[in-house]
Amino acid sequence: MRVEGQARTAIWPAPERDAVFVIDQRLLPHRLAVLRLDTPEAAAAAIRDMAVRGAPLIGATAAWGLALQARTAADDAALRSAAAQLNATRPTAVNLAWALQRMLERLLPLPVGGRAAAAWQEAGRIADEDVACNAAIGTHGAALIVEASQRLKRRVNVLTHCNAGWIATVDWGTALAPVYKARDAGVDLHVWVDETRPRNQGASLTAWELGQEGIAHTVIADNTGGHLMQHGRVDLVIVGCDRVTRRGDVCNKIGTYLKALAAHDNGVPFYVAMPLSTLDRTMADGLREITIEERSPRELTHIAGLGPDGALVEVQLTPATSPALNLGFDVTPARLVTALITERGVVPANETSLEDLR
Ligand SMILES: CSC[C@H]1O[C@H](OP(=O)(O)O)[C@H](O)[C@@H]1O
Repeated sequence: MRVEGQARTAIWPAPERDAVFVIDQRLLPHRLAVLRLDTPEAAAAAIRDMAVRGAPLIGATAAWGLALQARTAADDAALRSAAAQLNATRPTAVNLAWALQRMLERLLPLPVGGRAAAAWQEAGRIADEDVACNAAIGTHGAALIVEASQRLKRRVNVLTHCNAGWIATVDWGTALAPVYKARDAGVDLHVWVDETRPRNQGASLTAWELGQEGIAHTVIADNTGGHLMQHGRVDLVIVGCDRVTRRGDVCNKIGTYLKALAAHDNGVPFYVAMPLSTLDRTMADGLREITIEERSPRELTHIAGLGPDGALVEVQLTPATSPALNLGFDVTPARLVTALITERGVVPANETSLEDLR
C-alpha cells in the first residue's frame, strides 16, 4: 500500500520538519485519512485516541512528538513535561517509555540550542531502526513458514491476533513481517485473521493490510481459533507484543493468552514477534508487574462501521443499562510461547536466551 506517493509507512515526517503525518487508523478500512501532527499535544491525542496504535508506532509517534516540542521550547523542564504528557497516554506498550527515555538521554546532555535538530534526527533514527528491525524479524520468521511449507507440502495456514502489521509500526510490522517475507519468497500461505474484539484491529486493519497486499486471508470470530486448531487447520500462530519481561512473559492484545492455551493444547507452534525495543528487562513476572490498560466501556458496548449510505456510523450492541469491562491486554506466560522471533533471530522465551541478546 503506497500512501500519497510515500513508500509503505504508517508515519512520515514533513520535509519542513514542522510536523509528522500519520494514517488515522480509526477510519480504516473504510477511509484512508492522513492526520498532520504539529505539536506534542497532537501526537499525544493521536496515541491516546488510537488514531495511531501498535507498540512500535506508538514509540515512533511519541519520539516525533517530543521533537515537535523541542522546536518551540527545548529546556529541560519543557522536554521533561512533554515527555511525561506523551508517556501518560497509554500504559502497557513499553515502546512508548523506551522511545521517550532514548530521546531524553540524547537531548538533555546537549546545549538547548542544538536540541531541536538533534531531536528530529533521533526520532528519524528510531523510525529507520524500526523498519530495519521489522524487516529482520520478517526474515527470521519467514524461515519458520518456509519450513512448514516444505514439510507439509501444501498451503500454510497462519493464525494471527490483533494487528501487528506494517500499520502498527513504521513499516513491515512484526507478526505480519514473516508473512510478507514468506509471500515474497513464493510460499503459498493463508492467514486466519482474528477479528480481535472489541476494537477489531484484526477485522479492520489486518484484513485491510492483507487485502491490499493480495495475501489470502479469512476473518474469523475470536472464538473460532481454538476449533480450527483442534481440526488441524492452523499450522502456526504468530502474534505481536506490547511488553515482554526478561523471563519471556508476553503482554499482548486481550485474547492472546486464550490463543496460546488452544495452541498448547493442540500442539500448534505459538510464536511471538518481538522487537528488542519491546523487551522490558526491569520486569520478570508479567502477570503481576505489567499494567493492563483499561479503556472506555463504549469500545465494547458500541461498534463502528460503514452505514448503508456510505457514512461511518456507530451502533449500540448492548442494553444501555448493562455495564461493560474493557481490558486491552493480557499476559501469556513464557511456558506457552514456542519461541520469540526477534531481529537477532528466533530464540526460546526464557531469561537465559534473552540475557544472551544483550
Ligand atoms: C506490533 S503492534 C504490537 C501490539 O500492539 C497492539 O495493541 P493496540 O492496537 O492496542 O496498540 C496489539 O496488542 C499488537 O499485537
